[in-house]
Amino acid sequence: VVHIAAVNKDRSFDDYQRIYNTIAEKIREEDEYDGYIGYGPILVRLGWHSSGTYDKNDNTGGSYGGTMRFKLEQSDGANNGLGNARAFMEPILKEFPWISHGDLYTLGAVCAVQELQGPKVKWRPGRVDMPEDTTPKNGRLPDAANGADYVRNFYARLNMNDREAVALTGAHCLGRTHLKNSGFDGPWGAASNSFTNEFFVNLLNEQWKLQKNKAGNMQYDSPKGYMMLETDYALVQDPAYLKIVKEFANNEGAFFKEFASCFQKLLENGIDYPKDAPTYVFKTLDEQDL
Ligand code: HEM
Ligand SMILES: Nc1c(Br)cnc2ccccc12
Repeated sequence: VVHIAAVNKDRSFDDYQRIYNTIAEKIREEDEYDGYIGYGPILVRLGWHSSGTYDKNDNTGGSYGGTMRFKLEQSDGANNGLGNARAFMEPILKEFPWISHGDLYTLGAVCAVQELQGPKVKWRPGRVDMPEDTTPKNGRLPDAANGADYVRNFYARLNMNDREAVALTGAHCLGRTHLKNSGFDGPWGAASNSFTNEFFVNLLNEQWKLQKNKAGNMQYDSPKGYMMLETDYALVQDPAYLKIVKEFANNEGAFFKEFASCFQKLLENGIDYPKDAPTYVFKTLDEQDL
């Protein structure tokens, strides 16, 4: 499968910055969502799950076709709860009908990372909505009840190495698990809406106890009320991953640099960009004094 980015000469940086600002202002406005966590974390998850179906072996899946808009993909249990993120995006699609779903879902994730004080993430337009029959089969998104070998294998399919895998999982500094979505519970402590290296600091500094939660699923809980998935905890069980976790826990800049590059790579997996395709770095609302 080949997906060529469509270079739309009628649209400029300002058009996309306007969509970025509309999303960013809506995140700021609707701050009460999910116990005042806000929509930032779930918008990051929407962009990630739109892209996480990619398979480097046949170049299928990924963000290009915007197939997350179809009910087949939405019915994958791993996507439970993302309807709230799609509902958030509905009015944006009405106001800007010229943007593809793939571009909007990935732009929303980049906007959320940046507005939650994370690193600047480069973004390129050009994804083209594909028909329903191009939707990848369910089952490509990861399952949390696994260890390091599974995690390494899963990320290899997305063409991500150990450093990229650890950096991407660092997005679990944001938001929380919801029993009704995934069968995992918490963290009740610091379910945060700031993009930091806290996930790695918590992994190393908290006492973790593997226990069955009230849905009967295994998860790691800490005295402070934090939680980790088994796939999170795998990052300190595997020596190669542990080394990178320590680096990122002690150097937030190194984490930000790696996250910025592999998040862009994740959102662009499977797409061929012509050499005249533009690359955008959006300004935050703060940088525009908005
Ligand atoms: C092995 C890989 C991964 C697994 C098994 C996994 C699993 C999960 C699970 C079970 C949840 C809770 C969903 C809910 O109950 O609402 C979650 C939430 C989340 N995940 Fe992951 N995840 C993985 C990788 C990633 C990556 C690569 C990113 C982004 C770069 C990411 C970003 C998020 C965010 C932001 C949330 C919070 C969403 C919210 O607060 O509504 N995750 N993840
Ligand atoms: N905040 C989180 C922490 Br802290 C640890 N793991 C997670 C997994 C999914 C979503 C959020 C978290």
